Amino acid sequence: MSPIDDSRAFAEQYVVEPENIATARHFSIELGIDPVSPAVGAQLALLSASLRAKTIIEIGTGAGVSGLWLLLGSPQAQLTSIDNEPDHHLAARQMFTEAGFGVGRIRLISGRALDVLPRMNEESYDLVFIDADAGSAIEYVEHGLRLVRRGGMVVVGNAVDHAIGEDVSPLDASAFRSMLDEIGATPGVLSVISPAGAGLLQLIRP
Ligand SMILES: C[S@@+](CC[C@H](N)C(=O)[O-])C[C@H]1O[C@@H](n2cnc3c(N)ncnc32)[C@H](O)[C@@H]1O
Repeated sequence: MSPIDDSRAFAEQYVVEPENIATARHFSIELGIDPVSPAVGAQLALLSASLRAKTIIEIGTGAGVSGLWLLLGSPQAQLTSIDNEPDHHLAARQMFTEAGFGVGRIRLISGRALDVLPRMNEESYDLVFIDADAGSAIEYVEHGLRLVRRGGMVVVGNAVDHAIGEDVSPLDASAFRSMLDEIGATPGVLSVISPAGAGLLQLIRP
């Protein structure tokens, strides 16, 4: 293994995943879902805690692993999570309920994210986390920037994979890299790609 692989493996092993999240991870894998890694989850918790997030949107609920990590960081937050697979939402609902997060705190919206997002209120959220179909990542970032308040954060899972074309076509990868260049060159926008998981892009709306 290279030193980079070693450091990634160490960062993943460093995380002690709470039991309820480990259970959600188990369910995810049974359903064929690829949940965020423990290191990504722990970073999501840290980000939502540092923002003291009260309103969070997640694109790609899965069976609730990333949602539970986000809520671990901000247990007071309301989470709105979108997924187009009803089976995933059934499993996620069970995981959220067992973790003590009832219907009033978790809004699960079933449907294609690109159909749902235009109906959501602008500048109303503290944090938008994107972890769904890679080919729509750019449109999700555009929606994310519209939906977060000033000082709010947009976070994109698997960003390095999107940029190098690991999970998208070469054309989409090139468009994603252009978007990263544009973000990097926009005055006032703070952004970083942490190496957690397959790269976690984090940016703050000025
Ligand atoms: C990688 S999984 C999400 C894992 C989840 N974030 C976690 O860590 O547990 C991607 C999810 O996005 C959903 N998805 C894929 N395409 C979608 C779309 N166009 N609209 C809404 N959800 C979509 C899938 O059903 C799947 O549950």
